[in-house]
Amino acid sequence: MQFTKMNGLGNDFIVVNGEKELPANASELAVKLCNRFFGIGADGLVYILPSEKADFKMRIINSDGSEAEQCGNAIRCVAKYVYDNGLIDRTDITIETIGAGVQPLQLTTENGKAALVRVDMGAPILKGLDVPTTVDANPVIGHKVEIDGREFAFTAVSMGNPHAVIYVDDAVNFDLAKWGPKLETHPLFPRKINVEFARVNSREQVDMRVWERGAGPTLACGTGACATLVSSVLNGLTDRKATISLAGGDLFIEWSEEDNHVYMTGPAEIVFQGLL
Ligand SMILES: N[C@H](CCC[C@H](N)C(=O)O)C(=O)O
Repeated sequence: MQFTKMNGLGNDFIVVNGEKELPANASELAVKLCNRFFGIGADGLVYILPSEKADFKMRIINSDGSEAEQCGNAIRCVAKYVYDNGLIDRTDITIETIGAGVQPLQLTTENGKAALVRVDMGAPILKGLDVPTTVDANPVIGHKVEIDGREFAFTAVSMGNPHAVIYVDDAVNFDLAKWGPKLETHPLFPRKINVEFARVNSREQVDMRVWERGAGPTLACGTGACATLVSSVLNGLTDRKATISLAGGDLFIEWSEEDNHVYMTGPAEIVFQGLL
């Protein structure tokens, strides 16, 4: 099996093209191949598949074997993969995901290779029960939850996959390992949840660190950056366009007033190709 190792701001993936549909053993394969000591090492395993509605379809399996509905950094990697490998000769393409349907993307190129990718991530889902959470509110803003004596207030946003955004004084040094897993698996979240810890520095810039559902601490999370921007607008903390600064680098996120869609712009990188 040929694979390509890629990343979006250090959120890294094993990308596989050529299957007609998701292999039955995709979950076990993801656990094995994503292992950073006994496998290739990655946050997820990504399949590029045929689509009847878009140019391509993407399915993403987290390193714990769970399938996610959507993945912002991975969809930029898929767009770069198909362009750089000549599977498409346009810079305007569409990729279908389970969580957000057909997503238009625009590539900018450097020396004939895709450099930046701007993705229409669709409209955020804000109804608490649809994120899903067990909180029957629309939207869920600043909902309190106590864990081991510490109180957190989260805002819930789905980009096709679920997110809880929590504002803290120091996001950069936040103890993800201590609090991430307990929030990820809290009973408030029926399908578990990605947790973003954010510090708003201005109306145009937010520091964010993420504990991802099914993958743990990653260097970046595209859908998490989108959820953080949406949450920050809902909480009156930022404008509708802002830079979300993650451990692996910056993503530029816009929440359009015209179409209510969230647009994410960021890089994607091919590191190496391999054979299994
Ligand atoms: N762990 C996430 C999927 C990957 C999302 C993230 N890597 C991104 O870039 O959006 C989930 O289970 O919802």
